Amino acid sequence: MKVTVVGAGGNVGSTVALAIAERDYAKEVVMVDIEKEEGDKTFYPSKGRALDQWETAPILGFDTRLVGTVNYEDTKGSDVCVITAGVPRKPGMSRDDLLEINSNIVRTVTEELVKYSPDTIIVVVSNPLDVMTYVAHATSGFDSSRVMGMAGILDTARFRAFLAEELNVSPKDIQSLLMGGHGDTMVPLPRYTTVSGIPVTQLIDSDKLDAIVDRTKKGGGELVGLMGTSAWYAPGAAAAQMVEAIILDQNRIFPCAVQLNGEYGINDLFLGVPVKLGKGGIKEIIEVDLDDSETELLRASEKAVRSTLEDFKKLMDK
Ligand SMILES: NC(=O)C1=CN([C@@H]2O[C@H](COP(=O)(O)OP(=O)(O)OC[C@H]3O[C@@H](n4cnc5c(N)ncnc54)[C@H](O)[C@@H]3O)[C@@H](O)[C@H]2O)C=CC1
Ligand SMILES: O=C([O-])CC(=O)C(=O)O
Repeated sequence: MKVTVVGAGGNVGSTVALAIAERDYAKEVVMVDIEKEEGDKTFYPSKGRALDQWETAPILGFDTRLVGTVNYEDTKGSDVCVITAGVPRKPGMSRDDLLEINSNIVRTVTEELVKYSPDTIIVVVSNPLDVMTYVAHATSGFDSSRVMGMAGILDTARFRAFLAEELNVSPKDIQSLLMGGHGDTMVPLPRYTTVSGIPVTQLIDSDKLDAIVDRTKKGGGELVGLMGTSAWYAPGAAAAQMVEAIILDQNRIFPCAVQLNGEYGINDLFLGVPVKLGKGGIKEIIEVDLDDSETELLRASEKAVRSTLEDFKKLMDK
């Protein structure tokens, strides 16, 4: 099995690549990035990171070959391609501020990927996530089962980590669901969150739960504020988990950004909902019951993503 990660000279991409390699199920992970000119010197971040990571193989004990390149021919025949290419936000910016620059990058990268891997499955990570997934899908011409965005696994991981800390329990025992766009309007769902089957609403008072929900929604921004750039360890691990589910045909149920065709009453939009992920990509979109307040929050999130999509379409018309 062959996986390509584009943007892998950067933080999220190189983390995805190593997380995949460490699990040792793929034959090869191809790490693509651009060359960087500095003064009279040219640097090759994807080649450097791939070499450094390959040198961990004897220590960490994996066989997956990590290969860095600036040439898309090396990606030929990839089973899954992950797009992390683009610019991360800085303090004071929203993810939507990256729309113009990243949509151009995601479009170019997708064109190159599908040229060499027409049967691949694409996992988008670049922000603003829901609209970048739309862009990759529109550019690829692929069936929507083969193009998806990573956000929900990361956002639920943050929710689960905060809950584990508050309740002093293992994060492994917390299961959770979250829907909507990957922005501050995302919709964590406490009603669908349990600690080993026990509804979290029975274990934590509502004020504390509300504060954790709020922290989750702003989780990306919290890290930007701490680091001056956005997160990569949890995002990289989350994208790698999607790749693994697809390649090993695990039928995992994850929240992912996928194209909705009437599910949840939403059409023609990529938005986070629970799906079954395995061989071939998205096998099923799962529709869960939402109460009135959850539906209202999902509608607000839909509206926010639609507004960014409209901004993208206006940019295209320029
Ligand atoms: N969906 C999610 O939950 C998350 C999304 N992100 C997004 O992922 C993206 C990457 O973030 P980081 O890795 O932190 O940034 P980074 O700056 O460390 O890495 C991005 C890499 O993309 C490369 N790149 C730019 N244009 C390219 C092109 N045309 N072809 C190939 N490579 C290209 C850059 O050279 C750079 O190495 C950002 O847009 C960020 O907002 C980050 C974290 C979570
Ligand atoms: O916050 C950002 O810009 C990066 C991201 O999407 C996240 O960490 O959730």
